[in-house]
Amino acid sequence: MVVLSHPTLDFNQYSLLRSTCKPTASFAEIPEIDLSDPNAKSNIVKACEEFGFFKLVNHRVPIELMTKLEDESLCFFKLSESEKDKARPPHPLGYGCKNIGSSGDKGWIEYLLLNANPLPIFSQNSHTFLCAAEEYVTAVKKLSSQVVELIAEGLKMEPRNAISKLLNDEKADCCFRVNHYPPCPEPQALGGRNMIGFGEHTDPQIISVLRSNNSTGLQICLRDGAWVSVPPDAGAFFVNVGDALQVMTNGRFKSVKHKVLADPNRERVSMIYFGGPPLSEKIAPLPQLLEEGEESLYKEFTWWEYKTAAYKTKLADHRLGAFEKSPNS
Ligand SMILES: C=C1C[C@]23C[C@@]1(O)CC[C@H]2[C@@]12CC[C@H](O)[C@@](C)(C(=O)O1)[C@H]2[C@@H]3C(=O)O
Ligand SMILES: O=C(O)CCC(=O)C(=O)O
Ligand SMILES: [Fe+2]
Repeated sequence: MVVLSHPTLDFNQYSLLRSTCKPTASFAEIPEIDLSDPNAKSNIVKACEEFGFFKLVNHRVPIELMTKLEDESLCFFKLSESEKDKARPPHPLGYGCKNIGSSGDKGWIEYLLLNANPLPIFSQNSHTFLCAAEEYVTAVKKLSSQVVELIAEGLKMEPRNAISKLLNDEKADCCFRVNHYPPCPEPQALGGRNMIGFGEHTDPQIISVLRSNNSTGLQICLRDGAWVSVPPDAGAFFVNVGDALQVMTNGRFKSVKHKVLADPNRERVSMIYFGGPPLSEKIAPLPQLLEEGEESLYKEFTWWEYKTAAYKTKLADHRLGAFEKSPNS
């Protein structure tokens, strides 16, 4: 097991529950979508409108693909720091530990953040990890495409590949992340509260598809500002609406604020596929979705412009704020 050097940690560094949302955890039901249900498309649209988040079951991605990559990831994270550092190519892609992004965010986490289109090659030793990641990413990419096609159908949009074609473009800017949260042993030092593993944020892309082992920690923020714990389910996927999809639906879907609290007793492993469009793509409300006379709530921008701006922000910042039109403009 990798021990993050906790005796030297300054807990105050870790954006301790610096939450703009109410700190209460409530127990609202997380919407569950059964992909084999004929009503899946309208259920997905409802979940994206109400939560910007849902759990996906009966997705047909074999559990073996997930557990294989989980095992390979744990083998990687068990390597010495110097071995893991070899997978630390230029920022922001590669191995990272405790530092998230480049604006000073910290978390009780180590991770691999990789380009997913295509996956990179970083060393001979990582061969089995990359084979497992390749198989997994191929399956999850297909699933993401299926999900956004159901969204298009549920929104009665033509053509049904209006969103999926962006994710399937050969220049699609998609990334893949494996997060490892070792058990965090000192919650008493925080007055009984858990350490932040990954601080609150929204994902900038169109859609994120997450799978974790059976450890708790993920929380989402509801529209009323209450935080809800998401019960883990290692056989399911969890889907997040990202900022770009919020814009493409002119705010009908909201990107979901979420965070991860480290567990005092169990390690958490999560793998997330972030589906983004090509860098040159204009991010704007889809014309098919605008009602007559309805105007875009957002200024015009490309994914490159948004991503560049987003990567200069801190995790908890409201990144879309700078791209919203002011009420009178
Ligand atoms: C603090 C940051 C980390 C992040 C880039 C950012 O400046 C703001 C967005 C963050 C985020 C959240 C979702 C994904 O995990 C991620 C890879 C992304 O695209 O945006 C991370 C970025 C990161 O870890 O570099
Ligand atoms: O690790 C998790 O469960 C979520 C992480 C996350 O939100 C992210 O990597 O963007
Ligand atoms: Fe996220």
